[in-house]
Amino acid sequence: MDSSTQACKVVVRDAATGALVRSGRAPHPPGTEVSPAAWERAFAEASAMAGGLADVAALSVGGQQHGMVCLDASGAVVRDALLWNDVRSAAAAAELITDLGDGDEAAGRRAWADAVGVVPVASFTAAKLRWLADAEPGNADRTAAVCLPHDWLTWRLSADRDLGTLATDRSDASGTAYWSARTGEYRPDLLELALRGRRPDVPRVAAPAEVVGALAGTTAVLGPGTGDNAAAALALAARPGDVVVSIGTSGVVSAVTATAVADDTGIVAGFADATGLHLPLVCTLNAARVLDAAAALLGVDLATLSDLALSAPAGAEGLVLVPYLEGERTPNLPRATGAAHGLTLRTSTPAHWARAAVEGLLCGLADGIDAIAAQGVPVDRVLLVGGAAWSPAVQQLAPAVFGRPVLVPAPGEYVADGAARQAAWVLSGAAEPPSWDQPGLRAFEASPAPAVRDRYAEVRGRTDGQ
Ligand SMILES: Nc1ncnc2c1ncn2[C@@H]1O[C@H](COP(=O)(O)OP(=O)(O)O)[C@@H](O)[C@H]1O
Ligand SMILES: O=C(CO)[C@@H](O)[C@H](O)COP(=O)(O)O
Repeated sequence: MDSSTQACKVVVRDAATGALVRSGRAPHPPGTEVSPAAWERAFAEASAMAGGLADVAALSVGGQQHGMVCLDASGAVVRDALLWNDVRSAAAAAELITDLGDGDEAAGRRAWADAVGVVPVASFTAAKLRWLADAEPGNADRTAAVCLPHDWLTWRLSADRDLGTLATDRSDASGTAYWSARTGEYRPDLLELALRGRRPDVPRVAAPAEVVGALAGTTAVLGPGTGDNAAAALALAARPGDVVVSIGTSGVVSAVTATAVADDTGIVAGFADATGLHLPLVCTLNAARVLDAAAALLGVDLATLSDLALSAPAGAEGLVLVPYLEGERTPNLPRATGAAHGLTLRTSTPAHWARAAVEGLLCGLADGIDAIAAQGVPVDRVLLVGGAAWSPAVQQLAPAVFGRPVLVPAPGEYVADGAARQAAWVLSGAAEPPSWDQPGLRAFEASPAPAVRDRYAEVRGRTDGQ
């Protein structure tokens, strides 16, 4: 299962071969604050669409990372979950940095990067907990355990609902900012710092292919699950040298590495992967929905938006869209709004606007690839996944903006596929994930267009972003 921001997707795959047997999907409610019960309802609907789970022997949950699900002592949800893209915790994140640096921001950044491989931003659970402690102290007092969306779903699907059975995996634990991918240990002091002295229970961090329970009412085993980006890497069997660019609700650039990253600028987050390795990652808040918004603005569907973008000249003759439509996480400008620059009579056309939307989205991701490379991570292959990777304009313009060829796997649900591969791994009890056929890769190449990135950088620099 992939319980991601906009939808729940279920795939049933043959454990030995990986062949797709059935699939289903159901939407999630909009917004950045969601009742976790909605994820369960969407899972029930998606599973029913996939023909039910009666013949399923193992299940794993891939899910949107970060966020905050607070449970009281009886296991009931204390308040609606805050999602990774909810930015009300931005000031709390900034406070946590200076708190750990004894008032010195630079020292705080270094201390967080050294401690847990990440520097707090609004998305991370630690920042959301600090917000909760200050804005809703009663809810913070009632919180007996805190977990993430995928942990909660695995627990709810399990036969054993004791709070002590809550389990997570390295990948999602590394997105809390109170667990270190480098040491494999929680930092209870940082959890306590976030919650101003409170210390709720946190899920046990399971090994990559550990059985964490049984699916309620069945003999099927539950895998530990994983964060959606780690699941996609597992589905693609990403290896060192591969960089996966995902254009879903979030825009993500990530890579599997043997060693942990500790970037005190906070641009590259030092997350863990789903196999025992690491997953340095850059995440933007504005990705596929930039295209959704551009299509809505122009009154066209996504296919027409793509045609329009491809019909305009490279660089949209100077029209640039800095697409911070929901604030931004990378760069860390949570209160930013979008900006357009270069509107003239000539560029005031739907085609220019469509082109600027696609190029603006891709320029932010190109910055992410550069940031990953600057950490010493090799970039041999770039693989493009996520809903907007199905857009012909994205496929054709990405190699020009990124300045390197791009490989696009056949359209599919790679997060759910990664969760399925983990489930098959758990079931097998083997040391390695099963060898499944890999999706066919379509290569896209184009002449690099550095002028597009230069112009974007110039315009981005002119907007203060707030
Ligand atoms: N052909 C397409 N062109 C552009 N965007 C698309 C296309 N198909 C789907 N999308 C967009 O992809 C997004 C969903 O991608 P997905 O990776 O499933 O997101 P998430 O996992 O965050 O829920 C939606 O915003 C949707 O509009
Ligand atoms: O916050 C991050 C990664 O750090 C996001 O990638 C979320 O994990 C949401 O993913 P999608 O719904 O866009 O797949």
